[in-house]
Amino acid sequence: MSTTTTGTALITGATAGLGAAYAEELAARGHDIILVARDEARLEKAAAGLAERSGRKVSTLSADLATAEGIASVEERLAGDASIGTLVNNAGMALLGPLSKADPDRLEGLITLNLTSFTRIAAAAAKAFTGRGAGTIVNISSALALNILPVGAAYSGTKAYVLAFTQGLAQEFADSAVRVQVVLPGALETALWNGSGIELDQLPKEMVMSPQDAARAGLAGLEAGELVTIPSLPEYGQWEAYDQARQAMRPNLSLSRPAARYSR
Ligand SMILES: NC(=O)C1=CN([C@@H]2O[C@H](COP(=O)(O)OP(=O)(O)OC[C@H]3O[C@@H](n4cnc5c(N)ncnc54)[C@H](OP(=O)(O)O)[C@@H]3O)[C@@H](O)[C@H]2O)C=CC1
Ligand SMILES: CC(=O)[C@H](N)C(=O)O
Repeated sequence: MSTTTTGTALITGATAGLGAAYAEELAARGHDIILVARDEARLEKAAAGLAERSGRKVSTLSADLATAEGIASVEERLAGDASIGTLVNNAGMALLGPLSKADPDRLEGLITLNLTSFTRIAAAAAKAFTGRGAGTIVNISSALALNILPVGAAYSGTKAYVLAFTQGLAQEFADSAVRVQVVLPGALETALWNGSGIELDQLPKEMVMSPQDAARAGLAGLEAGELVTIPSLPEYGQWEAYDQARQAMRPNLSLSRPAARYSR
């Protein structure tokens, strides 16, 4: 199976961290690239460097995905640029710490970027790729979708949404040439931690992966046909057992009577 469908890959949050690593890897695999981020000077520098290293066409789209205007500009690009065959829906932020101490405006910012922007951009790609008959959507979740911690209620909630969202989307596209994948990296060596509430150097080194290794693992999982890729998990069967346990509950999750333990 090829890594993705052919064509241009649009990557959000693409000038640093995991998004930049995906841009590098996809360009090396022969894709033209559209880098999306806010800082125009950094975008231009990243595009020039990537174009020179890869020989691919690399263009930029400056957009703040925490704003309606920024989200709309990416939606319009996905709808209007028929060369785009891959979306890496990556931009996101972290906010860690007790919810009782969280700044409500920062919480709303987390929800806007990790949920509203994420969902609208995925929906725009789903519509465009359905119209074009093919495409690949890679959604970036986090290991914290599964590893739920006292300091991460809201962040884990957003990333669990990305996981459930992609599992639903996979069913929607089961009989089509549109592919979806969700990637759950553990801690990565990126700037996302700055100001998140936890500093990267507080974590043991053996817990932290480079964004380059995570992007390569994500693409290897895509090539292997995985819907859910967990870059650091040695035994994939553990994920499968977890998901099978969820599915085994399905016949009893909606019945006309309460379970016996709730009946007097
Ligand atoms: N780092 C980690 O430990 C882990 C990260 N993840 C997930 O991976 C994804 C990428 O994370 P990571 O690479 O660490 O993040 P980074 O903070 O390193 O990503 C920064 C990139 O995102 C862009 N960006 C940030 N905010 C916005 C915005 N509002 N609109 C558009 N672009 C934006 C930045 O450019 P600019 O500032 O110019 O906009 C830059 O290109 C996220 O979804 C994150 O939740 C998952 C598991 C672990
Ligand atoms: C903020 C984090 O804890 C980390 N980025 C992750 O998603 O695992």
